Amino acid sequence: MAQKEANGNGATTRPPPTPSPLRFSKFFQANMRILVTGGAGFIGSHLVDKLMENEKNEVIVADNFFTGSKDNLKKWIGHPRFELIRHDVTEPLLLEVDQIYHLACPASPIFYKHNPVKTIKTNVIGTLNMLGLAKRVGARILLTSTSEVYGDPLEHPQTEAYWGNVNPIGVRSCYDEGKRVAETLMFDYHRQHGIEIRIARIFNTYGPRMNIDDGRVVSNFIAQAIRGEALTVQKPGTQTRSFCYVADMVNGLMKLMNGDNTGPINIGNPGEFTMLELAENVKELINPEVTVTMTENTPDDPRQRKPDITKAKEVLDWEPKVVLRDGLVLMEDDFRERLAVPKKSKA
Ligand SMILES: NC(=O)c1ccc[n+]([C@@H]2O[C@H](COP(=O)([O-])OP(=O)(O)OC[C@H]3O[C@@H](n4cnc5c(N)ncnc54)[C@H](O)[C@@H]3O)[C@@H](O)[C@H]2O)c1
Ligand SMILES: O=c1ccn([C@@H]2O[C@H](COP(=O)(O)OP(=O)(O)O[C@H]3OC[C@@H](O)[C@H](O)[C@H]3O)[C@@H](O)[C@H]2O)c(=O)[nH]1
Repeated sequence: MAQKEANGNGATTRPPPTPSPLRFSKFFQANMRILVTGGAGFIGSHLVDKLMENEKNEVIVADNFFTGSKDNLKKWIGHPRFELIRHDVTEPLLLEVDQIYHLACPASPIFYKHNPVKTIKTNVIGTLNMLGLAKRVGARILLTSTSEVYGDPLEHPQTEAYWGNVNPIGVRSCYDEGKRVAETLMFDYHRQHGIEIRIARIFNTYGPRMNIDDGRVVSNFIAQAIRGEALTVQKPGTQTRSFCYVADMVNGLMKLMNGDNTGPINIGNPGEFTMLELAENVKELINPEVTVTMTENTPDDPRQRKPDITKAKEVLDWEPKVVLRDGLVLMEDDFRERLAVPKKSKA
């Protein structure tokens, strides 16, 4: 009898497909073979670091390097338990694996708007290909969905029961609707084929290894402060976000994958800040001499965003540990090293 997964969506699931017979071979090394799509990216490379700490894990990264970099994985290339494949998930992938962390998708709005048709293909066809792989080999699959599925939320803070307020034809729809379709596909494969699914709704995440010029607010402000440039607050400046440090995020993703709840589950830090407050924090912590300048925003920018993480606390026994002011300092050290701009010695 298949272990019924707690998904709270009232769906009766068929038994999961039979996994590879190798899984139960008595001579089979007790290695968990884990595929991380998008593993050369910001969150993915930190996830790989954590997965590789367990000597029972073999990790395969599939990435097309659209926004990721081999540099993020340099310490693992050549390691006997690690493989890196240049692969675009919009093409099928045939691998024998036990778990799939499906992170492949550009996360920065600048990048996901750069080629919106490719972004929605990645979210729809890419997720279909990964679900097809999971079905073929009986793997458990986790999707990194996003708080953007709530759109410009009319409920605040956002719980997983909120269906969202999303523009279906806007410049962000390739990502917002793409991720919503990806979630739909995950649940349809779960109900129709018994696939073991996990869905994380990730809220704004920051930390070392973010692309310095990928246009996201935390990376922009820190790079600007270090370079002595004005902090570019996009109007109205009173819009809010809630920022989760990447190490907390990775811990949450692994708890979700290794637990028995399908999700969707919000993973984020409920600490909510306006962009002006964030700018003031960066100014105070990194460079009090910089100025703040107001710049134009882009269409459909959500006015508020804050996760209700009750479900993550109760179901995953997870909550974030790193507060923004501490996380910003850790990120500053990484950016200073990469920009080769040392801290000024205190006079
Ligand atoms: N960072 C955040 O604040 C945040 C918030 C919500 C959701 N997420 C989600 O988490 C995941 C990782 O985000 P991130 O911040 O690490 O972004 P990122 O852009 O740093 O990483 C994405 C990775 O996916 C790869 N990729 C993109 N398209 C691909 C394709 N078609 N085939 C193969 N690889 C492809 C990129 O090269 C990159 O390595 C994404 O799915 C993103 O939507 C991130
Ligand atoms: O330089 C900047 C950049 C951005 N902003 C503002 O900061 C806020 C956050 O913008 P970001 O581009 O960092 O990120 P967003 O909140 O739009 O998306 C982010 O969270 C949801 C995830 O799914 C996305 O992958 C992630 O990038 C927006 O209100 C934006 O207008 C600035 O004020 N200044």
